[in-house]
Amino acid sequence: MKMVSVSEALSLISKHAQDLPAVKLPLRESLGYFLAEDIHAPISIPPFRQSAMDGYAIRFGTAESYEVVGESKAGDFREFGMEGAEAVRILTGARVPDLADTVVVQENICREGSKIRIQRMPKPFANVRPIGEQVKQGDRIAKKGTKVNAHLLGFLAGFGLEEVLVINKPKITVIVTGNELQTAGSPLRPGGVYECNGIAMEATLAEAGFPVASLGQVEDEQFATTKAIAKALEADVLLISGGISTGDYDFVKTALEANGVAEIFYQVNQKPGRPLWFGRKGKTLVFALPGNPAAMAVCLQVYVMPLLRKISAGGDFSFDLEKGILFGDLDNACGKGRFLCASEESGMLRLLGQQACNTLGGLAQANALVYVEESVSQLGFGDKVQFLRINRW
Ligand SMILES: Nc1nc2c(c(=O)[nH]1)N[C@H]1C(S)=C(S)[C@@H](COP(=O)(O)OP(=O)(O)OC[C@H]3O[C@@H](n4cnc5c(N)ncnc54)[C@H](O)[C@@H]3O)O[C@H]1N2
Ligand code: MOO
Repeated sequence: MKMVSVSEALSLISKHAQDLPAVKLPLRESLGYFLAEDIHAPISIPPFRQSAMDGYAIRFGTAESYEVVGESKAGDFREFGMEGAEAVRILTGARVPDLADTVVVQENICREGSKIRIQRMPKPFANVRPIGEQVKQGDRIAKKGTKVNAHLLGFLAGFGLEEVLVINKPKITVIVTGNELQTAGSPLRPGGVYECNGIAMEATLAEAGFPVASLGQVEDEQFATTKAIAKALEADVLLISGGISTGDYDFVKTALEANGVAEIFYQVNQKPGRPLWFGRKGKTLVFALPGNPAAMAVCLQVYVMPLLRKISAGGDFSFDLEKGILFGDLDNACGKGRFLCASEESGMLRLLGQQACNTLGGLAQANALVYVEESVSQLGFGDKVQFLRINRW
């Protein structure tokens, strides 16, 4: 299969980005999920006529002096006759007795024993929130496709909702490959490197609200790689790091083939991240990401994150490019799609000095990736550029 361009790769991925099924979740577990249906108010808010202030509930226009015959505080439910010039002491949030229509704030009365005298008469119905003032029963209170944020979650809780129907999140498995990989805690042996791709992937996904279900490590060995992939294929999305180039010990491609994962594309005309592989077996979408840490991270941002957002949110597959102005210049004689670490401020993009593909150092400092299309060979100071925001959380 021939090498694809960045836009061909995105378009092929988008064709396989089908929404995950809807699932009912306890409201408190729904943070970060997307609603799979509109939600209608099961009750009105407020659900009863409610006092907005501390004061006295009266029947408007009855008198200027009232006899206080009782009290209604938040949570109380008691009716009062409210005959003639009778008032009820009332507190903020309390139910206004059925026969009262107005609440006089306590600052505007003079109380002597059980009597009050109104010094400044409010307007009729003042300080009484009618039933359904904010939301009427049956109103749409949240739209399908909305992301559940903390405030929406709290708003829905105010209606007594216990469960919501949301689009499920993918089960994600990560496998990192390489004999050289070492875990922190022991001195580096000659030829070894500390594992960072799996850790960075897990953190990037967690930041975006996608927990990794399993993170495993495998040696550069055909049988072990095939076995690890076979086990991981029950995930919705499998991410593999390393071993996808053409070296003698790069076994990922053959192990994917041995497992019957159909290749959708291999190799993208881009830098970094050329040896990216994408395929599918049944419901499982597989990305074999290049092992160089910056190549892995760029491919994750550019291809994997849009896919995850689409399948767990409904809506469209989107590559969220923004437009800015280049503060500097760059040469792209190689004719590849380029992703360059940059610092963006007020729409101005400065390319960072650190662009090496074998370290995450550049990405750690950047807040943007400038995207230069294959056909663009040179850009100068003040030219328009496209960029992708990163590290935004
Ligand atoms: N003859 C060719 N050689 C290479 C090509 C090519 O087209 N022809 N492509 C180069 C490009 S571009 C990249 S990117 C790499 C990708 O190779 P692999 O995906 O097979 O990755 P590895 O060889 O396993 O590792 C590359 C590099 O990254 C380090 N690495 C890998 N995994 C991790 C990890 N989890 N944590 C930290 N560091 C990791 C690994 O030690 C290597 O240094 O191939 C080029 N070669
Ligand atoms: O993708 Mo590679 O990172 O260009 O070395």
